[in-house]
Amino acid sequence: MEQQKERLAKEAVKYVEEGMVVGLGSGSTVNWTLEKLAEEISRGLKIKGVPSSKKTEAYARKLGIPLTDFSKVDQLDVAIDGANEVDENFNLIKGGGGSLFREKMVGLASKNLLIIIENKKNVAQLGLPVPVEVVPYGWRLTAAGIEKTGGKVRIRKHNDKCFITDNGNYILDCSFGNLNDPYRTNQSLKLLVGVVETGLFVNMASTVIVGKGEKVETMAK
Ligand SMILES: O=C[C@H](O)[C@H](O)[C@H](O)COP(=O)(O)O
Repeated sequence: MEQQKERLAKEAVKYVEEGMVVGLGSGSTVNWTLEKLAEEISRGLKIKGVPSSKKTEAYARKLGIPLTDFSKVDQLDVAIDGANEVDENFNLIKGGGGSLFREKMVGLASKNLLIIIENKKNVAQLGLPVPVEVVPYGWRLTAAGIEKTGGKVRIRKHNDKCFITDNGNYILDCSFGNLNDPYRTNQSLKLLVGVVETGLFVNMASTVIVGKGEKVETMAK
């Protein structure tokens, strides 16, 4: 599995060119990309990274990847990120690591959102629980609102305590079963007071690289 992630990372860094501002996603697959990027940087590649989580920021700094302040750039050239599930229309479920809000911002700001996944995450229809970042204040009311839209809600825990995102919020993992219309599910969640952002990335990814055994397959919109 790690070898496959490494292969995906090697393929992903081919999209990074001299002078680019690069969105750095989060998660174990992206960590491999950070390592490959650091290798290219040590060979002379000049880029600036915008991290999508505190973990990614710390790892990128450790590897010596130059970073820039998100507020200082208008647009990113490419963002490389992982996902928990990707459907055949390139809709994504993200947020398994709780970084969905910053990942969505970074993805939105990028000309090309490039997703790297193992084949098992490549599905016909999204169906995993959707991570939803909510403000802690009044979260039970927000959860009740989500249940009214048909979701079964579980608050995410870490070491018996509520998991806290980089933005100081909670994550509610919301099961809806198979999503026939991810756009509508996302829209109805976004209307609820207390919802900061959802892990449904609809119509955002432009390139998906899938690891299949010893090969990688690239699909582009
Ligand atoms: O919040 C976490 C992110 O959305 C990750 O990109 C996603 O969970 C995939 O992570 P991994 O590459 O570790 O499976």
